[in-house]
Amino acid sequence: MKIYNIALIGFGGVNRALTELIATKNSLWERDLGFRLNIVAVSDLYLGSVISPNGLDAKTLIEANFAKGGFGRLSGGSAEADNETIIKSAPVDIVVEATFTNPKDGEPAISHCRWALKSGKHVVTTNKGPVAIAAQELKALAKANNVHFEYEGSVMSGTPVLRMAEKTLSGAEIKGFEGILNGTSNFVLGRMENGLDFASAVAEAQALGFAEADPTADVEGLDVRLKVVILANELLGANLKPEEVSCEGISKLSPSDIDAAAKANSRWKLIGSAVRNADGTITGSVAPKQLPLEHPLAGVNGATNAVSLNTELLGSVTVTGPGAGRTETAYALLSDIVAIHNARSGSLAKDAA
Ligand SMILES: NC(=O)c1ccc[n+]([C@@H]2O[C@H](COP(=O)([O-])OP(=O)(O)OC[C@H]3O[C@@H](n4cnc5c(N)ncnc54)[C@H](O)[C@@H]3O)[C@@H](O)[C@H]2O)c1
Ligand SMILES: N[C@@H](CCO)C(=O)O
Repeated sequence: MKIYNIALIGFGGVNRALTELIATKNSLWERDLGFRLNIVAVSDLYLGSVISPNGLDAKTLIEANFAKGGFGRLSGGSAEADNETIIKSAPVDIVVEATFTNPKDGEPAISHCRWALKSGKHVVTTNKGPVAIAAQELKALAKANNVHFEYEGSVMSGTPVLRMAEKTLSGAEIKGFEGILNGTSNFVLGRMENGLDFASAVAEAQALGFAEADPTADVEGLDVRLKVVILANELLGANLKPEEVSCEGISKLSPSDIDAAAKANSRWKLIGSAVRNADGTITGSVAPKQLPLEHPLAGVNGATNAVSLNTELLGSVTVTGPGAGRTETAYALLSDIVAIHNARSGSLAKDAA
């Protein structure tokens, strides 16, 4: 049985949810997946950092109500978040990057990934910045250091779309996609349809753990723009940068726009899409669209996301599932670790034989 030592970078909603899963499910994973996870280091801007080579107790990490700089009180702890030392020096196999997504330049998360990969550590991340802005560089670094860079949770949280398309749609010729790719804005639009004001709906999404640290990224379309770039680059072989994707969010939609759509048997949805043009170029966009109720994406509600992949050989293939949420996103990290474990242990190769 394998034990993976891991470092958590960022100890917010997602990495706490992963810690809770570790506290409750390690024995199940040992039986069903063939590995256990052992948290050896944690670093968080607010709490500080801590390294314990034998492992930290996951239950204690969750239950202790640490104040600002609280990791400083632990053995091996410091009140400062020394990410660089933790990532480069902690004796871990996998660095779990779940700090905030910076839609402008992807930092400091890109540096976190770079340090880990250069140190010969696998990276699993739910952070969209490094994937949308620096995937090529980080994949090359992973390859050069014989480790994995995995990021299923960067699009649609734990709902499989990137790996599903890579593993099961090879040769189907994906020509484009359109989807609802932000849980917060979809949740907000739904709450506004029920009469709630915009600010209260955003506050609810924050409380439920769907929203970004700065929810402007959700409601102004910046988060979807990163996801459009990731999907276009991964599934269509594009080389898009975020600034090349046109972007409009939902913040200008007023209650009367929402009412008018309902009276016209339609609904506003924030749609992210990309298409391969006749000349081979790829165009991406993010914009609110008024969809008739019978449109397949019109019935996707709350923090649920959906993406319809337009393929040459299969027609339209739609994937629907949670697009945000702490545990749902922690599951994406687990699925990345399972992918690493299977690749390293050769179990996929055995399954295929
Ligand atoms: N919550 C979701 O539903 C969801 C879904 C998919 C992807 N994501 C992504 O996962 C990541 C984590 O999301 P979350 O909901 O846990 O966010 P969060 O805001 O709850 O937690 C982020 C944590 O990172 C810490 N942090 C910020 N900058 C840091 C730095 N430089 N060094 C160390 N720690 C730092 C913060 O103190 C905070 O505790 C984000 O990038 C987010 O975009 C979240
Ligand atoms: N804030 C994002 C999290 C998932 O990336 C959302 O609401 O969809």
